[in-house]
Amino acid sequence: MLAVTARAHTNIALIKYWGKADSELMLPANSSVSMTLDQFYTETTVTFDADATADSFVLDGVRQDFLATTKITRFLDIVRALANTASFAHVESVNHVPTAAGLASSASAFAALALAASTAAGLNLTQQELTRLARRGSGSASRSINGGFVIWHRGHDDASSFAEPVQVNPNLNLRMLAVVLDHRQKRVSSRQGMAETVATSPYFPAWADAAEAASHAMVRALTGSDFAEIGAMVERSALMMHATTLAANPPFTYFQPETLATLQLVQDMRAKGLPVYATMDAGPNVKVLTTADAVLQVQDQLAAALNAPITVCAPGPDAQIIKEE
Ligand SMILES: O=C(O)C[C@@](O)(CF)CCOP(=O)(O)OP(=O)(O)O
Repeated sequence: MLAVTARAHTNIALIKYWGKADSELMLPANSSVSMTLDQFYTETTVTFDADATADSFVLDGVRQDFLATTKITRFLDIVRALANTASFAHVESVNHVPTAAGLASSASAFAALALAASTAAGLNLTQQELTRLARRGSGSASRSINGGFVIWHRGHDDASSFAEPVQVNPNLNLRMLAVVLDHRQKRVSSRQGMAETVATSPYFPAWADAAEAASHAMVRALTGSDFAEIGAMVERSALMMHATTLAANPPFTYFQPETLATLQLVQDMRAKGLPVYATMDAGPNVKVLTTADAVLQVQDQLAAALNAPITVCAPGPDAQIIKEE
């Protein structure tokens, strides 16, 4: 039995994915652009076993229950169909992603699973095919197959909704700081939050149109040298995404008091001349975009003001196979 281990890094969206056009195929309502992070990743080992009578799933050393394993089985069913095999598999995954920072490990987890499972099943998928497979596990996982900066195309069907790396001016030297807050907020999952927004928020159609245009503007901006233009688009995309939830019915928000306090802190730091912009996902935590030249000063000021450990992330690598045995 071939055991294949893959490592994939998580990513933070610069232009957010928020809302599905098709929840079966996980097709997004808009394109999105992200930065893969070098500090946080998932390692997943998949072993197909002809003698196994069901899939098994161990996460961070703990055997997972039926519900969690079913999510993996649904994903492995896609791989089995592609590989024309009926064998069940043993899946072992370790997340090196602090959930307290509001970093969704589902992106790195399904990207690592897509690469490990397809390889263990004897498939030799292209990068683009891997992004489409990862997308079936979690939309943002499509963006963790490639390192660096990535666009996930909205597309209109399974074949056209793939992710690919985008060219970035190397002199931009972007860095993303993750604020690892101690307490963990009960978070409405991205999947649930975006479903409610799509179904009930009158702001959603405007969001989808604006985010589609912003994704293409971001790809152009990343080839340039205007950090302020990039940062302003990043902060605006996050705030526009969160604005849609305030108009959902019933309204909801991921913001907590410390979210707004941190957002204000970042804007105050910017007003004093630091190159810093904020972004938020489906949780209360704030991530901060800056440049390599300013990162140590920004990290010190954020850590002092927030009294929280800050992780500095540079652009991360492609997902890769790290062991086959
Ligand atoms: O990452 C972004 O673009 C923005 C978000 O993180 C939210 F802020 C969405 C991530 O959604 P995901 O977890 O991929 O949902 P799934 O497709 O239902 O699994």
